[in-house]
Amino acid sequence: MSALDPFGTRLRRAMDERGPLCVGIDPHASLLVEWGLNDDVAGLERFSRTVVEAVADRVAVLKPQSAFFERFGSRGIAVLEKSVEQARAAGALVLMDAKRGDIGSTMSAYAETFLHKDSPLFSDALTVSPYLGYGSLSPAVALARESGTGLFVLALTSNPEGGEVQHAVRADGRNVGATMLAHLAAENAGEEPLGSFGAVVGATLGDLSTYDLDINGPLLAPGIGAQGATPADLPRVFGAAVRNMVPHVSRGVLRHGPDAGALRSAADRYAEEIRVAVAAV
Ligand SMILES: O=C(O)c1cc(=O)[nH]c(=O)n1[C@@H]1O[C@H](COP(=O)(O)O)[C@@H](O)[C@H]1O
Repeated sequence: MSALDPFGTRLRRAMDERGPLCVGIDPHASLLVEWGLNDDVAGLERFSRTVVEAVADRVAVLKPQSAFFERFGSRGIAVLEKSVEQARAAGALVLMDAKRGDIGSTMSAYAETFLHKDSPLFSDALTVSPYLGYGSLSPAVALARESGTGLFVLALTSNPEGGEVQHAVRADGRNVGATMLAHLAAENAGEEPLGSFGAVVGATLGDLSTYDLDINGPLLAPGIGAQGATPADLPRVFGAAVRNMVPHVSRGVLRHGPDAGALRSAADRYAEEIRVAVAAV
């Protein structure tokens, strides 16, 4: 169905060429106002276009947060479609942050929405929630394999409430988050240079040495900036797995807008701080 190389291969290449930083496109109403824009579709369009034009040619991944576009209904979705197209055209991989998760047959429709090459919202990867059971994601796994796209599965999220579910201990003594990591390691087994099935692992979580983060797939690390984690925290959180980490920042960069040069500089500063922090590992 697709001439695309597998997502893991494309991501490794992009990270090698551009560094691993993922910048978020999160058009919060408050940011629109701070940027001197109206909280309407025109403001949304301007915000999103500015971020894409400022950084899509230099970061490995752009991650639009779908909720902030869905808020405006069909016209917001149209802006999202355009943003995805512009970002991909500028050479960034697009990770659609829609955190979908449903029973298998409905999951299949979500997968078609974001991972089928003929969909208007076709993206390089999608965030998904495994909390209807990891197996419920299998239609998305299958379509991702077919279309050369990837998934990022919520394993150990950056928010403090996540532990209630993710740290729950199962009958076999393993906790739920660790179980998700194990599923992903199995999905990525034997893939080179990197599997296409990633985990979301918050940069805010402190020492994770009790977890096996060696899933042979990417680890999306949100929580840097507005949620309090810093680039200097990353080696302690990720250890040797830092090589496969995709550090993510939204508001920490976006608050520097609307000036495109200031957005670029903020992204470059994060990229450099991350490079220095992980070089020692
Ligand atoms: O999947 C995500 O992207 C995600 C997972 C997670 O555990 N924590 C988390 O903050 N995110 C997303 O990452 C972004 C973080 O934004 P900032 O806190 O502004 O950098 C938001 O779009 C969140 O929805």
